Amino acid sequence: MGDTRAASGTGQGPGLPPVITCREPGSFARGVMAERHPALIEQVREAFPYGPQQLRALDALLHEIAHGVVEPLGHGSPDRDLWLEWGREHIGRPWFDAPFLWAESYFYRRLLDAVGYFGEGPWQGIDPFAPFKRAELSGDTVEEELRALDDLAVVTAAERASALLDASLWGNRADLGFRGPAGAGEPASGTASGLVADDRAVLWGILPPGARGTVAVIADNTGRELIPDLVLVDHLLLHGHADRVVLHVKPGPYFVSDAMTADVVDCVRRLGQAPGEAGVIGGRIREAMGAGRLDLRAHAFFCAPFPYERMPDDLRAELGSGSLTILKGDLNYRRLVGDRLWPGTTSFADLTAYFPGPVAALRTLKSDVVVGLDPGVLEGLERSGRAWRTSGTHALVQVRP
Ligand SMILES: O=P(O)(O)OC[C@@]1(O)O[C@H](CO)[C@@H](O)[C@@H]1O
Repeated sequence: MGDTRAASGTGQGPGLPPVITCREPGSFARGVMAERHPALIEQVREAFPYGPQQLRALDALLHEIAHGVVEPLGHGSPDRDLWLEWGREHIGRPWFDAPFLWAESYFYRRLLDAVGYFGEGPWQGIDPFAPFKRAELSGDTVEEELRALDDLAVVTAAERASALLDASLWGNRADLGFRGPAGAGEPASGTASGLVADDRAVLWGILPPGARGTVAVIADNTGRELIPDLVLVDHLLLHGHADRVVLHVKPGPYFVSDAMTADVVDCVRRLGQAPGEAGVIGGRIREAMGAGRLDLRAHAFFCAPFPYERMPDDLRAELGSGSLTILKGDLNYRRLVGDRLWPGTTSFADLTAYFPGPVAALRTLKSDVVVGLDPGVLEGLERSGRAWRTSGTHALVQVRP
């Protein structure tokens, strides 16, 4: 294990590549902070008939990001002291100077503060992203994707496993906060399949049929991502790749479309109400939940602004006791390897050696961070001149046994 260990913290360290901030003009991170977040505030503002208090707070947040310094949470916030501690180095300074991971996390926490999600009152517990999630779930694309499951009922278990892994992987592209640049929808270049790394053989080696251990799935987005995740989980249970799956979701709204318990409920219901194979799968998932073979967890750490290297002991023990942890999505990847400008060929195994037990990342590339690439693959991608790191056109399956 090289000195890349302990590298994924938020601080700077000797010999470590820089932590990503929003400071760099033209960078992806800056675009998120300067364009995506303000646009999101506008969308949330439009989606709800908020009162003057919420509208004022949203406008103030908009202004603060562009012109002010990072302010603390309101006095009534239950976790105000916690965030004062976590933001010691960033509160009172420009948003653009903070580490990208911290700033994004805190932005979502502040948005919840602005709309009164945790406050006493009528807006308590109202998910500001629910209208977007609901629209996606009832849309034609989900309908078509559910219908396509009928075709998989007739293929071999191994073919089905691989197709479901792909569906779960590329489902990560459907992120409601993600708006790629023009061209993001074109076929991937640089590699034939769009996969920049593909360790699926290692994954299935850890989880052969009949392996019967516990698999943890750290979920990312709801809707078009969570549905294929649940279908994959059903397959793992049905074919004995696992005899129990723990699905980790967020304890509250986060990064627009991140799944929380209410979203799992909606997705399971959506599956269960569908005709054909999707409905059968939905019924099995419900049964598995009832029998404790599919368990839900919503640990507070999943909304904390830290890399997984800082995960608390209870989570570490839980993940360490299973046969594999599958992490979904871009943010989980950034938290897994550290949100730094790593050279693309840095060893994935070294960076994740701290993780308690075998770990797999299934992620479409939607931010600058990527490691574990073969030098030839990296060279080809760089030569393509495309925004392959951030446009969601490429994906990876990386596994550390
Ligand atoms: O974790 P996900 O859902 O795959 O992706 C989340 C994400 O694409 O959204 C951000 C932009 O808002 C990126 O910085 C981030 O990594």
